Amino acid sequence: MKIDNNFEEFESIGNNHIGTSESTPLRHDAFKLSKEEKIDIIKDDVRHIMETLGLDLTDDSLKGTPNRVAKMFVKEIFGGLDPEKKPSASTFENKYKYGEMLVEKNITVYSTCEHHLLPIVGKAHIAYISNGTVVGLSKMNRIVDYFAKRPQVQERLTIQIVRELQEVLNTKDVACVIDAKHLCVNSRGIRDIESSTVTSEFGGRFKDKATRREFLDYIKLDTKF
Ligand SMILES: Nc1nc2c(ncn2[C@@H]2O[C@H](COP(=O)(O)OP(=O)(O)OP(=O)(O)O)[C@@H](O)[C@H]2O)c(=O)[nH]1
Ligand SMILES: [Zn+2]
Repeated sequence: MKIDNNFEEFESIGNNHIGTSESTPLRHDAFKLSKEEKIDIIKDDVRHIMETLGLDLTDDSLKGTPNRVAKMFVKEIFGGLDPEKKPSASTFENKYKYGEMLVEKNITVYSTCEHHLLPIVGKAHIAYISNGTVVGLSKMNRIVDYFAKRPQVQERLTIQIVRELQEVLNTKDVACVIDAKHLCVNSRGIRDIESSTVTSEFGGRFKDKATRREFLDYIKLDTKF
């Protein structure tokens, strides 16, 4: 059985899947499990990994690790797999008739690479041009955080943020640039500590060269991590 994570609005850009294919039967139907049940199951899985690595689970410092990791997965770093955690973005009428682009820059991104389950750390920069609706500034940071708290690839994260804001603001005129470090590149494998990854999605008027240029000039990618 294949279970998508009920993010049908993102069908065309790839969902965050739970389960993979007909040929990979799931041990659990994730959507029928409570948070506590998930934590119990993951706790056992982490304990098995640690035992297989030869770690002493009676050690004071290690005995709480399976539970800590399980709680961290379910409630923190993968908390964005729970659709109920989706931030409700308060919107307002653009009474001030502000017609220029609004840029929310240097939004901190903490995500997790879905290939290695290692951290992705960086900055997201968002811009939109109001179509009559204005969104609370902090809601943009919250939307970034919600989609970041999943096993991710940076490309999908970038597009999900833009699609969500396009829906909230009822306009195509939304753009997002993310500059982030992948610890799977920086700390293992090729171990290139200097490199970072830049992704972008430009909707509506941000496809125009001048509008895109203005946004990029505001954010001047000198990202400090
Ligand atoms: N496109 C994309 N690739 C990513 C992202 N995060 C990690 N990766 C890459 O996913 C790839 C997985 O490649 P594999 O060859 O299966 O994994 P690996 O053997 O551990 O590869 P190395 O990291 O090169 O050691 C790696 O090249 C990662 O750098 C991402 O957000 N987007
Ligand atoms: Zn990775």
